[in-house]
Amino acid sequence: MNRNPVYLALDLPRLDAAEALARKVSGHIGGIKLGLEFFCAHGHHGVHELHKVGLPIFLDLKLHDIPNTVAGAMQAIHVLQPSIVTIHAAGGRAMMEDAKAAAGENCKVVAVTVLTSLDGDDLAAIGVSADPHDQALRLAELAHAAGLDGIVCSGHEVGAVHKQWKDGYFVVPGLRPGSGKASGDQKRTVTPREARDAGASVLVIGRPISRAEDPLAAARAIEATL
Ligand SMILES: O=c1ccn([C@@H]2O[C@H](COP(=O)(O)O)[C@@H](O)[C@H]2O)c(=O)[nH]1
Repeated sequence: MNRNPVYLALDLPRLDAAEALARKVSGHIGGIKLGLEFFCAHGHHGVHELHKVGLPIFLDLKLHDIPNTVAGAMQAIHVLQPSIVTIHAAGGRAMMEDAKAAAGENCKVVAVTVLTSLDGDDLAAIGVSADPHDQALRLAELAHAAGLDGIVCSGHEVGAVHKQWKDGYFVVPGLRPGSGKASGDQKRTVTPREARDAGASVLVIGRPISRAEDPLAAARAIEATL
């Protein structure tokens, strides 16, 4: 049976609450995603604690700096044994190549293309004339050429990227389980099922579970749609 593709984004300020939530839904998710909020607050200690839940750990650190600095950061997190780490494709090809070379053996390195919180107007405001779809495809091509395992993109682009990069590993956040669900700061959303059908390898889901009245029921309901 295929592993559950859902990684729960634990964007919570308290370590005990994050661990309790992960344990509660652990039977209905495939992994745990720890991002900037968690890592800045709890660092290596927090990651070691969450490993105790017994699920793969995805470190969504979105590294973006000069190649030497990013390679050093990758080496510094080997000890945490992450299954996936994110870097930014906009850091350029040399940065991506050096990050991949510095990653541990069992760690997938994936590049963020266009954040799911951005739309075409946001890209124009930072001087990018391409729309999110074309920009995501362009950065996916660069990440592929740099030897990365895959990319992060929205569910709107994953189908097109999958056609060009058949064996890529595709992480899709910005997921909202049904129409009428609050999208918050996310601008390019699809349902978990739509993302899966379009070729997503990993479905990143945070608030639809963590802020649900009943997180266990929410995780179960999402699992049932997949
Ligand atoms: O383009 C991106 C890249 C990463 N994320 C991260 O995914 C989760 C989404 O959380 P929700 O609560 O389900 O919106 C969050 O940790 C982001 O940092 C993303 O949303 N978009």
